[in-house]
Amino acid sequence: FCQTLLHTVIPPELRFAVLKLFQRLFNCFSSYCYYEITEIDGVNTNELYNAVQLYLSSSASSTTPSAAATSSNRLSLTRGLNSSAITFGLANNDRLSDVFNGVSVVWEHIVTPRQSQTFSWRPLPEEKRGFTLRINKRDKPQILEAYLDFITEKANEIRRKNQDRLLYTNSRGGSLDSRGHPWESVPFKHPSTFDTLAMDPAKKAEIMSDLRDFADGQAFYKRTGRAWKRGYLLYGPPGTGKSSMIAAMANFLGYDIYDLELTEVNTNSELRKLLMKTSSKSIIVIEDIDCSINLTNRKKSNSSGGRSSGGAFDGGSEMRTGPGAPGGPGDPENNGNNNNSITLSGLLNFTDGLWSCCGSERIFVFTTNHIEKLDPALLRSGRMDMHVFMSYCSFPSLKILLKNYLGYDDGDIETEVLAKLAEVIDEAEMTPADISEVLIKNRRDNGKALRELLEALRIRAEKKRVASRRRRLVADVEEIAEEEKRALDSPKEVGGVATGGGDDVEVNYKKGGKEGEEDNGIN
Ligand SMILES: Nc1ncnc2c1ncn2[C@@H]1O[C@H](COP(=O)(O)OP(=O)(O)OP(=O)(O)O)[C@@H](O)[C@H]1O
Ligand SMILES: [Mg+2]
Repeated sequence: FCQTLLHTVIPPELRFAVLKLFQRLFNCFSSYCYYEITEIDGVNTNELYNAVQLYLSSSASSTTPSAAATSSNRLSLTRGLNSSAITFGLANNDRLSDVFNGVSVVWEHIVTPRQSQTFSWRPLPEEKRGFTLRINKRDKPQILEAYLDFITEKANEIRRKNQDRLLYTNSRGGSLDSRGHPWESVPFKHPSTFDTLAMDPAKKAEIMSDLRDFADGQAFYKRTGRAWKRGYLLYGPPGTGKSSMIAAMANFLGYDIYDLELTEVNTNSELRKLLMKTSSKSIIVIEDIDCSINLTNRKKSNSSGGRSSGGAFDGGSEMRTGPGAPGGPGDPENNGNNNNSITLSGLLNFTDGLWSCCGSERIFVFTTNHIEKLDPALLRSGRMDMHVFMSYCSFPSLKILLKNYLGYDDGDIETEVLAKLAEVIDEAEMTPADISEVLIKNRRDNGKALRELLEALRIRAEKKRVASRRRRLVADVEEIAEEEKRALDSPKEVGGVATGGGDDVEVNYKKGGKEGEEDNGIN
């Protein structure tokens, strides 16, 4: 009505001024203030718009009566390509009320056609979208800032929950994609969780609580001046669940995974660049660390008087026991230009040095089948915060696998069968992967699966027994041979007096009058 009046009564050149005047008058008498949050801020996307949209969509879709926002009757639904989550949205020009700290506010989603295409480096959408927030003037000082912070935080949380996790890899080598990104990603859909992971329940609970403390520990890390990161070293025989544990960690915390292929990284600075391009709330994984890098080459670069390109790490004395890979690409004996290659020092800098703190809330996980091959520098305390041994399948782990694969709960299996399984499980030293295979093969017939499993465990236990007997025999034979050798090499007694070594031995021995077999032996 006002607009029609404006158009008919007021001449066009005065309309704008009169409109402004009306607005001022209205603002004076209105008890509300209004905030517009537009989708595009100049030419950039307004992050706050996205956050508000996400926040309101979650409130709008909520079916619980206690939801903060009053649901609207009309919602738009969207689902991204390859995404498993559906996003609800406010339909155009719809309203929604929300309550924050006891204060009511109203949101309105306003969509208007863009009138003229303004100059821009990139094409702008045809519609102008924005949210208008209406707050009572007297409430504004108390809630505005806190409310917007709350919305931003909530939106991040929703984004993490809804978004499929991503698995990144640097398998392209050092090349970058069209956006200058060194990582390639695929949706991460590994179903492993701590529930399905077969391991000692106490150890599992300890790891879960450690992860929880880490994720909730922002204030602690800030207070203590520590970088908000944590390192786990998972070690154990193949097939004991190290990779499954990483997937379970990612699913538990809702983090992305960066699977770092060290063999694809050529220099320390490349490694640093990769690190800089990882996001917070992520797990950076280096699998089979003992195979990925020749960890002795820092010693080479240090001892040659130079410093490796990432060499801000402390002295090199502890590097002497590294595994080395004779003849391998990083072998110091083999390769004279190691200054260009990735070094242990660079790797330690990556996890530990100043660069490791770009971004925050990051977990480093290294896995290995041979912990004894790792350099002490990697193992020393404080470097990897937690060392987790993934062992052969124990009885509690077996129960978890039986539940996963055959649906058996506590009490479902006869006590005698359980006792027989318990009797051989430790001796058999079968990995959860081996046991899973037996159970998968026979999963259609639970009885058969248990029989086959027991049989497999017994055969394996018997083999272990035979192998250990053979080892003992070989050890005994070796010991006897060693004793014999010692007896022959030791100084011989002449008339009850031991003589020195060297030539005298032979002389004295012969003089000592010992004859026969031993004489032959010495000759
Ligand atoms: N502890 C476990 N709990 C449940 N399943 C397991 C466990 N360990 C192994 N498995 C099963 O065995 C398969 C192989 O396990 P996984 O790849 O996690 O072993 P790994 O320790 O990483 O082996 P590798 O050292 O060879 O990399 C998985 O697909 C999983 O189904
Ligand atoms: Mg693995």
